Amino acid sequence: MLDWIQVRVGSFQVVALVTALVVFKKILDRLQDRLPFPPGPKGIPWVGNVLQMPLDKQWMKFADWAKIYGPVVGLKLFGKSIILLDDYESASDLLDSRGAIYSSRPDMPLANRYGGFSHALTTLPYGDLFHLQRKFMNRALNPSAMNLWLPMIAENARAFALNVLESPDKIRQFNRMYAGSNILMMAYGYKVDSPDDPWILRAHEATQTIESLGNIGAHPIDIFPILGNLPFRIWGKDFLTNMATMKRLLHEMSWIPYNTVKQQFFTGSAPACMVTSLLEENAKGAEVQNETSIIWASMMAYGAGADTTVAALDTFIIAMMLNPNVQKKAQAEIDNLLQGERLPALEDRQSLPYLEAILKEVHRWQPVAPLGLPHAVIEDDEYKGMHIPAGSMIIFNLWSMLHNSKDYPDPESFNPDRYIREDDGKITFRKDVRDPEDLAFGFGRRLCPGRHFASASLWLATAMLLAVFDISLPVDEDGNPILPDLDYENGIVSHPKPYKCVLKPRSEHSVESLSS
Ligand code: HEM
Repeated sequence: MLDWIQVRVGSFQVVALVTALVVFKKILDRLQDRLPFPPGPKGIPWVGNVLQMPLDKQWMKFADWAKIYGPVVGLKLFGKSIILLDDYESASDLLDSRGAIYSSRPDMPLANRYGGFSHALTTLPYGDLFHLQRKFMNRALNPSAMNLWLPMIAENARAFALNVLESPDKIRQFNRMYAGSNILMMAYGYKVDSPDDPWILRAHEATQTIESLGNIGAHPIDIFPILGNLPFRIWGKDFLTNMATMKRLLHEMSWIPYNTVKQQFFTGSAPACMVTSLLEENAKGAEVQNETSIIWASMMAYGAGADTTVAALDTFIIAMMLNPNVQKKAQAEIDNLLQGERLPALEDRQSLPYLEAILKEVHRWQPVAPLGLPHAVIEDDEYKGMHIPAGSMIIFNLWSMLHNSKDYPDPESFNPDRYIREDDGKITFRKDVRDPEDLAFGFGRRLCPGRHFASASLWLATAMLLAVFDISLPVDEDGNPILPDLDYENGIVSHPKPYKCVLKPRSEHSVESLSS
């Protein structure tokens, strides 16, 4: 009897507890529902902010909105939520600290379902495939794995400077060749001998085709996926052609290099590279496990890594033309260390802090990816009294974070000195100025896996250029300097418009060291 009563009381308690929990959860949900969506420009019913979305230099408009509504701005596009993060604090709070729920990517049906991107790491949602490809990337690009690639990058930097010496007016092509050679060698052991290499040209064409499709994620098909069922010709002939070209190029970029290495692997002649080591781990007899992920992880190293490095190096050259004093100070630092006896090597990096400050300023002054890549949040969340709905697209405005005058006074000027203190000629880095490299490569679990590779490639090329050349502005027939256009192109990766520059060897000795 007593037992029965105890069971009854026990069950009653369990039922009461469960009921209380359900009610509590409902109250919490209600409260969360009642939390306001982040403030933002008032849209129109159903359509939301569609008509206010800027088509050009979105980062500028987003920064203007943040000045009005605060660092976390909410937008709606036909009911879809977009959250703009305008300061480092909110980006780091959400994307770093709450990375477990803020590390997905928005669904982009146009690129993923119809454009051939479905296995690309850059667009993969948070999940098993994402983890697998990140693991593949990190294995090839982590700081200690970098030791494998550094001699090759150093050799390519020297070849880059030699090419520029012979044809200085082709520096932009050689820049593309340099960035591409480094990554193709790392990923596939493929050696590039000319700026017209078919692998380089194909990748360049693919990038341009992708950019020509406009803001990825903002096409009507991305907003109403059902529209993808309509015949594609309704979007125009150019769209049709670009989509077909993009799909073809992506397929070629991923399969041709991979198949070349795979064949070499099975005949015992594969070069040491990312794909070879992934094949070593994943080949079981003639079968290759996780083959699609191997193909896409290696391809995305090129897809995401080449164009970004090119843009940063172009910005460096432009900054040096426009700021001769900065250039002279960096050259003096190099000359002081090397005494004209040899060319710079990566071992010198610690000893050249001013060059380091220049690279920080390159990342800040004209950020390569002004809006990074959008993340997506997979659960409802609450931040500083605001409700962030599950599925929201999260855009972090790197341009704005790197151009705010509180952190970086006079943000439009190129000023590496902002990061350093100088005492008796000894340079130390200021701890009170945020390092742009902490932002420029993104956040949390989607942080750029190629950042160490990019950093080494940029350092070696810039040190080499400064050691060997004086970089200056070209002049017109009347002797007036021809200034580069600082109105950068629109795009996920923002490039400067075509520019001209003059590169003159600084001394016979540096030219000799380059050729020897
Ligand atoms: C100056 C050079 C570079 C810059 C400024 C840069 C910047 C970025 C940024 C902002 C992101 C987005 C991060 C996020 O979503 O939070 C990203 C992602 C990525 N980057 Fe880089 N990157 C550079 C070079 C490279 C290189 C050299 C590689 C490869 C060798 C690379 C591979 C990738 C990949 C695969 C992703 C996608 C990661 C993911 O979705 O999980 N990047 N990068």
